[in-house]
Formats: sequence, C-alpha cells, structure tokens
Amino acid sequence: MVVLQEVVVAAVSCIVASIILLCVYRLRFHPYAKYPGPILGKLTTLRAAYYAYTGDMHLDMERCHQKYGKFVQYRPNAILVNSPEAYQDIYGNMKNVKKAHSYNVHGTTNLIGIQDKKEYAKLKKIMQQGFSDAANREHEPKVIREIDTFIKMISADENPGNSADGWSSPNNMTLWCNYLTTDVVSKVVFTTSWDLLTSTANHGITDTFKTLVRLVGVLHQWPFMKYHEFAALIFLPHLAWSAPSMKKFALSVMAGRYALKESEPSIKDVFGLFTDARDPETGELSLSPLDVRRNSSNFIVAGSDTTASSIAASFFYLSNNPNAYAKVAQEVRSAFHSVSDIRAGPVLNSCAYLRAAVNETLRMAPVAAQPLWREADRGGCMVDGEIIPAGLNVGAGIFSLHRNPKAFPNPYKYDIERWILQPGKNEEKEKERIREMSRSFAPFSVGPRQCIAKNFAMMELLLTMANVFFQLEFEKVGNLGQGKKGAGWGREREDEFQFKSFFTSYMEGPMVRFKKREIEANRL
Ligand code: HEM
Repeated sequence: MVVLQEVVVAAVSCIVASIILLCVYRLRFHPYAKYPGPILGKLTTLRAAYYAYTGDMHLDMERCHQKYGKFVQYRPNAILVNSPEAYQDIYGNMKNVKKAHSYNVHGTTNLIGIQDKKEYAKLKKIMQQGFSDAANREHEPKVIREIDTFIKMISADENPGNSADGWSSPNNMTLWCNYLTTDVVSKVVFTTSWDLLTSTANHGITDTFKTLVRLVGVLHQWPFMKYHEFAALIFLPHLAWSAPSMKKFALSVMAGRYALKESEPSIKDVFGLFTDARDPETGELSLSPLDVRRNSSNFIVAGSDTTASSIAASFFYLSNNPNAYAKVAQEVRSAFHSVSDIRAGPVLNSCAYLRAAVNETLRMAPVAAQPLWREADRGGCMVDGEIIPAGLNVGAGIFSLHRNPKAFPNPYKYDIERWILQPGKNEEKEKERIREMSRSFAPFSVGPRQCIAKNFAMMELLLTMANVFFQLEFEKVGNLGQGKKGAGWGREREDEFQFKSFFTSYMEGPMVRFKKREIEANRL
C-alpha cells in the first residue's frame, strides 16, 4: 500500500515538475518569449482554441494588438504581426514559409490543406483551370440563372407578409445569401445542386457548413494535430457530427451529378475537369476518385459561406448607409438599359461605386478573420524586420489589417468614398492614395495561397448586387446582426455588422425587405 502511495506521489511530482519546467521554458527561454502577449496564450494554445470556439478570435486578436503592439505572442509557437509589411512578408510571393501543420485538418490531399510546395503546385495547376478567366466566362450563365431565382424569391409577391405598397416581408439575408451561393457553387462544380433557393428539403446543409467551419476553426488551434479527429469526437461531439453530415450531403449531390451525366453526356463542369485531368507525362489520371470528391466538396464549402457572408454584409452596410445606397443605385440604374445587359465585362467594371461598396464591405467584414497560420521553412524567414526561426508559426489577421488607422483613416466607418478618386484633387496623388491603401487590403489573402476563385467570387458578388439594385429597392427591418451596447468588447458599435470568426465568418441577418422597381424585367 505504502509502495503504491509512493509511486503515485512520484508520478504526480514528475508530472507537476514537467509542467512547471515547460511553463518556465515557454515564459523565459522559448524563441518567442521575448514578444509580449497574454500569459495564458504563451503557456497554452487552448486559449486560442477557446476564442476560435466562441467566434470572438478576430476581436481578441485586435484587442491583443491594441494592448501589446504590432508583435503579439498569441500561442506558445505562434506570433501575430499587424502591419502591411508583415502581411506581404508572410503571405506574399516567394516567401520562405509554408502552410502551418494545422492545415492537416483539411486533409493532406485537399488543395487548401497541402503543405508541400511541389505537391501543391501540381494540384493547383489542375484546379486553377476550374476558375480561370475562360472558365469563369462559362460559369457566368449558371451564376446569372441562380441570381434570377434569388431575386424572384426574396421579392416574391405571393409572400404572405407582403404589404399593399409592394414591399416583401422581411428576409433573413444570411440565410438567403447562403442558399444563393451554395446553389451557385454546386451548379458550377457539379451541374446540379440541392436547390436551396426553391426547396426547403435540404436547408439543413447551411447548419452543417456552419458547424463544420466552426469545428475546423477550433482544430486549427488544437494542440495535438495527430489526434484531431479523436479529440473532436471526445471534446466537441456537438460539432463533430458536421463532418459525416457534410460527406452525406456531398455524396448526394455527386449521385445526382452522375445520374445527370448518364442522360446528358455533354455536360461540362468543374467536377468533370478534375475527374478527367491527366498527367501530361504519363497520361494517367491525375487524381483518384476520392481526391476528386474531397476537393470538389471543399470547393462547395469554400465557395458558399464566404461569398454568402460578403453579400449579406453588403445588404447590411448598404441599407444602413443611405448615401452609399443612393450612389450605387444611381450608377447601376444608369449603366445598364435592361436586366439582360447585366453581364461581367467593361460596363460592370466601370461601376466604380458598386465596386467601392463591395470593397468596403470586404474590408469591414472579411470572411477569413482567423489567423491563417504559416510555418517558417528551413532557414527561417524575416517578417517586418524580425527573424522567424524554422518550424515556428507566424500569422497576421485580416480583420486587424483592415482596421489599421494608418492605412484606413477612420477605420470603423463604412465609407465607400475612400475607394473613389476624389474630384478636385490631384489625380496622380489620388491614385497613389488608393494604391497605398490597397496594400493593406487582403480579403482574399495575397500571394501563392490566395483564394483560387477570387475573380469568380468578385464576379458573383458584383453581378448579384448589380441585379438587385437594377431590379429592386431594399431597406433594413430591425437590428438583427448589428452591434449593441453591452454586447462585449468590439461588439458595441451599432453601425457595424457583427460576425463570428470561425474558420470562415458567420453572421446573423440583416432582415431586409424588397420592392420591385418598374422596369422591363425579362431577360432577352
Ligand atoms: C468573397 C468570397 C471569398 C473570399 C473572401 C475568400 C477568401 C479566401 C482566403 C482569404 C483564402 C486563403 C485561405 C488560407 O490561406 O488558408 C481562400 C482560399 C481558398 N478559396 Fe476562397 N474566398 C472566397 C470565395 C471562394 C470561392 C467562391 C471559392 C470556390 C468556388 C473559393 C475557394 C478557395 C480555395 C479552394 C482556397 C484554397 C486555396 C489554396 O490553399 O491555395 N473561395 N479564400
């Protein structure tokens, strides 16, 4: 009995001593110990996991920068750096960094999760064809068809809440934008979709996506990546269900796509492009069926809530800012003569206020607001004048970057004019001002691992908002989604759209009602 007691005491002492030694090492001798940061963050990565879980990580990072400065030790092995220079040093081209080990959570053969640069280059060569300029031109009619349905649904006359003056009943735009973008991206990738805009049968998928990106966000901060699936089941069962649920939804849409291909062998889509891709040297298929499935499903997740949140945020900010609304409305309504004119191209590109409104929305509500961790490669790297030793993580938050008052004066204000050349001022200086500001603007990230479908996403955003402005009037109803007094640090500004920073962001609302404008609304 005494022997057992001694063994237990010795074991406990060893554990306590190891923990104390680890704490001393992390606080005093770790290469990152010299940077300021929250004590708990220096000791354990679970602090970051907690903020990823609550969805307040973007605010916590911003608060840390305000308290500790540009460099913050946010986790034992990871620092955050907040400056435009640091952003380019970490994410720009030809940098000696790779994606952090935590990206394994996406799967090691999934484009977004690949660490190895050679393997990544091989896969990217195939996948970027799916969203090249030529491919986007082919996708455009599919996008427009879904936007047509979206507009019909949000402004539906048969809506029982419609008032006599033609306004629809209020729509929760986070939900409707998710239905739109999920239908768009699944049509583009698989030719078929769950028809979320017109049927409620699969509306559960939005909850699956939301839970999945929350789970992935937490696991990105999890201490032991090797056992992340097991850890998720034990510690986060209320989130872990989303992975098998996502697989089920993906398989159902793929089954629909196979059936369609039987009856219409000529269909062309991104899934087909991935399936048929061949290695130019061997002539063998480049991707296994499993990798095609995983990557295609990943495109659905990556391409739905991101664009949905950006469109929902556009509705929030434009309905909250009458001057911006009026300028975009006037511009769009005079640029196009009919609905069928609204296409990607020079006229859409000439809508400076529309683009300014979208840019300003992406600045205020960036959808990738968690730190996108990178790992210094062999030999280390330099970030804003500091040496990052090999193997350690470094990151910069897009949310903090977009609120840097040096780059964006009055950063909490939604101000589309900041993106417009101001009349009466020196044009060259104005262009330089906007160029300089754009160095701190990175909603799609920058460099080799920036969003692969950035141009597609911008096309979808601009086409959606141009069509809405051309065909409808809209106004906000109530306060859903906005900041309010007592809501906690960073959540009190009433004119700011609030979101949860999971791996991608999640919002609620705004509630918006619509009224049809009197125009010729038939596509030619
Ligand atoms: C407004 C909409 C969007 C925003 C703001 C956005 C933003 C981003 C950001 C910041 C990244 C970098 C992530 C990282 O470093 O871990 C990224 C990567 C990615 N995005 Fe997007 N995205 C959007 C829409 C889309 C769409 C529509 C698709 C697909 C149809 C897509 C597919 C991807 C993929 C596959 C990656 C991984 C690329 C890689 O690792 O090389 N995104 N996106």
